[in-house]
Amino acid sequence: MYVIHNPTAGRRNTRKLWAVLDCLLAHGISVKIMETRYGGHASSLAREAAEAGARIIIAAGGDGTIAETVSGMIGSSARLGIIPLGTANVLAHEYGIPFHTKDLAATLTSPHSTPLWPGMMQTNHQTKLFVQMVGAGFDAHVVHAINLRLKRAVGRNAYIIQTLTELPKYSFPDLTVTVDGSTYTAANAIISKGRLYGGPYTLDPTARPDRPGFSITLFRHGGVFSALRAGMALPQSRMSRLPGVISLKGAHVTIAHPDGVPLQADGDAAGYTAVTLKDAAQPVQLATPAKNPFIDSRLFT
Ligand SMILES: Nc1ncnc2c1ncn2[C@@H]1O[C@H](COP(=O)(O)OP(=O)(O)OP(=O)(O)O)[C@@H](O)[C@H]1O
Repeated sequence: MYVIHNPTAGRRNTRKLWAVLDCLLAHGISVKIMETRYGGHASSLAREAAEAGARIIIAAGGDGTIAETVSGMIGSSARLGIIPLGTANVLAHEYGIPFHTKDLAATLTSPHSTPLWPGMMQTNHQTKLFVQMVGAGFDAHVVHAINLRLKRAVGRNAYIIQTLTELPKYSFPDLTVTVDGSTYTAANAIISKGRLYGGPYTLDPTARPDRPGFSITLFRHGGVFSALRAGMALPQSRMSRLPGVISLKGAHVTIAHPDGVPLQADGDAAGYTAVTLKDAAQPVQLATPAKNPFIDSRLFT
């Protein structure tokens, strides 16, 4: 079992990592740990592990580490496992990955898996795989501006503090969004693989991260009031039901603005528009618990 660990993820707390690894070692499972040394390193480590014939490659970190790991192993026969050590851990919530040590270790060794079908984003400067979502507009502006020391100190609450700091400064430019050839205008766009956003909060209950295609949420109204209203609706999973919010499905999305508006992918800064989004060529298989709320959900029957 290969474990790719991002030591900078979340609050840099390695207690959970060692507890899970101890559990695996106690069951006679051999583990090779590889630490990332810079952003993007997880991709080359995952590629090396896949080429060495790894059957399971574990991403120990947050959603950014998972995306980089998937990017390096996609197309190989290795399965993906997750040890959620990030700040928001949206993908772990999405797939019902347990956070409790013993259940998590059992999931990593279980024979069950669920497909995870990533998306690809392309800007003028990079092509990048994402596992959960890409945001364009104010949410990405907050991610670009986030104070990393604050994030380490107070976790997800840093996003609330940074949102309130940035709100008066942001001008909410109109983005031009095309979804499978139809054009829309929006102040903020979230192109999502999964149902969840910002942690365990539902954005679109009908999204299917195990299949190709995107769930697209467009916020037509900008401004301080609309942004605050969306922020307050998020913990109640009501964001997509707000006035001026539209939900679409699509396979090919472009987002543009003449001046370049911030982008975020899986909660990390990811450059500026223009961007084109499409499906990755194939899925990876993610180790999931036997009783998986994702596949057992009434929403997916
Ligand atoms: N050694 C390193 N030094 C600096 N940055 C790193 C290092 N290793 C990985 N990274 C970068 O850290 C970024 C953030 O990691 P990750 O998303 O896993 O954690 P997080 O932001 O705390 O969690 P979440 O996305 O769940 O909120 C990744 O995009 C990755 O490129």
